[in-house]
Amino acid sequence: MEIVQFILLGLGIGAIYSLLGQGLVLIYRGSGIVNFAQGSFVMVGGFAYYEFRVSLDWPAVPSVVLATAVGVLFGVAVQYLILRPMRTSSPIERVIATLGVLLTLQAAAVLRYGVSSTSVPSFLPTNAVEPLPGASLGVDRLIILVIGVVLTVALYCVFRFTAFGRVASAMAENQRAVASLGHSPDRIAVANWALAAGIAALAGALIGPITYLQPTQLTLLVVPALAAALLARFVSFPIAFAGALGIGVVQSLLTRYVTVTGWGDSVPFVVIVAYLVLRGSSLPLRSHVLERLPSVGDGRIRVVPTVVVVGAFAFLIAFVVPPVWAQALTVTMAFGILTLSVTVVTGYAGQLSLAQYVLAGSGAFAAATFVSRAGWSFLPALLGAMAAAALVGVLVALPALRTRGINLAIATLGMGIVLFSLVLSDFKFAGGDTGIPIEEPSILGWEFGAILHPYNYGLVTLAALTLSALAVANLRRGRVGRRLLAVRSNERAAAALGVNVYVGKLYAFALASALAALAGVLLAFQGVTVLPAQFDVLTSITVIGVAVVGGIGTIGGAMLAATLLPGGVGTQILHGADNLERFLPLISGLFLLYVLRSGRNGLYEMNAHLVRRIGKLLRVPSVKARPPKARPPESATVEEQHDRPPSRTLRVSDLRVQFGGVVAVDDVSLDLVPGEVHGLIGPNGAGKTTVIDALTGFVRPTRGTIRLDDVAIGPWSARRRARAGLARSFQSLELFADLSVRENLAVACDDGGGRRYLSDLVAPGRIRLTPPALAAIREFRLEDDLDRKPGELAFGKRRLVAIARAVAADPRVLLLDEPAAGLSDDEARELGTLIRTLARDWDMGVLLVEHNVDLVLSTCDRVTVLEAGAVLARGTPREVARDPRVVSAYLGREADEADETDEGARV
Ligand SMILES: Nc1ncnc2c1ncn2[C@@H]1O[C@H](COP(=O)(O)OP(=O)(O)OP(=O)(O)O)[C@@H](O)[C@H]1O
Repeated sequence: MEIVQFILLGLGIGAIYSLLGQGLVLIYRGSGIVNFAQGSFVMVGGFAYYEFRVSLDWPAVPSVVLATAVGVLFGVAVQYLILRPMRTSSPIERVIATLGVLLTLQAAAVLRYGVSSTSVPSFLPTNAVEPLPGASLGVDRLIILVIGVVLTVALYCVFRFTAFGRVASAMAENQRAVASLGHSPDRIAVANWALAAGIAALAGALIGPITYLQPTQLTLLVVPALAAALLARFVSFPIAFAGALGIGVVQSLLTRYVTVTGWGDSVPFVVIVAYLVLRGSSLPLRSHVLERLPSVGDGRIRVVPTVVVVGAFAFLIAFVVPPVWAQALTVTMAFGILTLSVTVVTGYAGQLSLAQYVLAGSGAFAAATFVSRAGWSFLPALLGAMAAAALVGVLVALPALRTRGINLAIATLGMGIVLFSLVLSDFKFAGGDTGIPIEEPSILGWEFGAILHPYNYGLVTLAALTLSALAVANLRRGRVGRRLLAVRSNERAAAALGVNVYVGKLYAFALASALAALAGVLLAFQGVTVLPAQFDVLTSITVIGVAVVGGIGTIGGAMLAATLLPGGVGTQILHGADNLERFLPLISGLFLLYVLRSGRNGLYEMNAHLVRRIGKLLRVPSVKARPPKARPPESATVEEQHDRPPSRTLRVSDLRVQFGGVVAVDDVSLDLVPGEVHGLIGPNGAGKTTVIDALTGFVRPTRGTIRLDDVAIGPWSARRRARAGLARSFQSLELFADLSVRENLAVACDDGGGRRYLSDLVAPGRIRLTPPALAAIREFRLEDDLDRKPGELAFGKRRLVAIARAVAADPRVLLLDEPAAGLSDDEARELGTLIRTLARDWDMGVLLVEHNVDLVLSTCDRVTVLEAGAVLARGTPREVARDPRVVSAYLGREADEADETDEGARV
């Protein structure tokens, strides 16, 4: 019977989660946003109830109603004041805005109610019922469970059977379409936010008496609710409800039957990670929406200003500032290393990690263990801790291999919680409330313990920060940085150029974790013991928040962000201003909302002109590293410049690709022979792009063989095929927007050498374009555009860059997907000549997918015509143009016109 008792208890907990989970689904369905602040709305409801019921001593029922109304008001305010102005921001920025709301409300609640628990009298009956003999359940929990059931049924019915529900559901998919049908997306979003926040606030009023009111605990209630909503893919109310109950029950059973602490809290995330890994895909689908990403710095190191600033800080710390300021500067500098870790993983690699501070904590505990229990000296312990944290970082990164964007943010939050609950809360490893005592650190006999030698400790931290910042700047300028930015910008295009997307992501997490560990060690070793509670999950969220405030893609932004973290310079300044330091978290939260609402890239970039002006006033000479030069040799030809490996033939037979019930490609066979251009034409939806996707490893064929010379490459990944000489262009270009044209080409020709992952941190070197890239630059006349970003070029030029990038990879076989779309007739003709040159002079097999029939007929040696996935006709352009089936199905009058031109148009 005991097990039934714990299942019932679990249902009670799960019912609470379900109220939040339904709110998350509601908001997602109504506005396409995953609201991390849903637990904060519970907190608002709980404390509002407390104010009415306890502070004002009002009766229970009006207090609950008013608390719910307060929740509704908050929901409306958040949607109207924060998210509505961010309509055009990327989904990830809007999610960060909800994190901003979470941080702001959390900070305000701590200011008003402190961090200890506040109790409120219950208004629900607290006696227990015994639904089964020997197993009881509190009536209050039973009522919450019933409310959960009623709510689920009601929401399901509203969204399934009413016009409002149908329109609201369409919102998450396509707000513009909803608007074009005469509905107001704003009003629908506000209604959903109001309802979801109202439900959460009601939940707060209901559960306050059961769980007590404690800001952090209520805020983090969102975590299991996110797990439940994720299981429901943020769309199904019944699945979210069942998932929430399931998580509650499993947690309850684990708490009873597993003696190791932390398993209960970890379960939701084990569920999340397993689900994401199973459901995710290793590369995003073609339909994956690319987001506007925060801009990144150029990583140039201005030598003189760097030396002046570091020297000035060293002087200040060693000779000028009093100990409390030395300590504050030290904290900020250590946090600077932590925010630099965010620059690497989120700024450069584009992976939103909500676990950075917990990773810092794991590093601190590893170092403390090495020092105190294994007797290591400081430096080996520090390096060992960084290596250990890098390994943990790789584990945290595992979900990132198969998921991205918001789901990844949820997964990393989960991994942070698992790490905190299972590792940092483990008494044996982390010492519980007393933590691990540590000794004064020293290097080669030179002591720099923060208590006896605060100035020495400050100088060590300054050195660590300087080295970290230089390494991160070097990373940005080197090949690995380009690979990371390519992955962040477009995983499909990166893989098509042979970039190892997996390794890139794992590396970014590993490096960021090692940096986080360095920060964690420097923060923790300031005291005499390392305490687990120091490294909590909420501060991990704060770290991302302030990193966005500073500017997530720049080193200056990371430095500015660090001043806002607790105990550092920001705290010290506010302390001097009438003891206002307790307002720092609130100020940071408000700053975050301001920065996001303004749509800018953080305070550093917003004030970059000030930095420049100060530089000018001080007349600091700026030694700018000149942009790397890579002038193409005037007279070089491909043959003169390098020995090309032998040409290769791609043979495709009986290729079939199916998406569920849709047969996109049906028994297609074709050969791509060196020196020949093979055209692939057909009406929209005929399966042309799917053929390219299948040949390049982006979709798995259901049947058929693909051979490169004699090797069957069917099981190969997209990257391996690219490395073997298969290059492609994309219909929508998919250039790396943050990289210059030169860097776009460099990604294609950078070698895959693994040692670069370490050497780039020290010596990134200059961009060295390979002979094919240089020849492509000359061939496509891109000399004057090399230092421009793709967004600065005219459309036709961008198309050429996309093809040049594929050519720069020195392919044996080139697959071009609608390269002439949007080009003028003259440009298209020029392109045709170029394509023939590539086939003839570079001895490549080229597949040309095009709608421009003139171009195909005048450029290709052979043509295959597809209709509804199957081959309708094949042959020379002349044969195809005369084929009656092709003429009637596809070419129509165009064939006659083409027939007249095809003789002369070929080179
Ligand atoms: N990931 C996918 N899931 C389901 N169906 C898909 C997927 N990708 C493509 N399809 C379907 O496969 C068919 C072929 O699509 P494909 O994009 O290859 O055609 P296409 O000839 O390149 O068209 P267009 O000329 O418009 O680019 C279409 O019916 C399309 O809807």
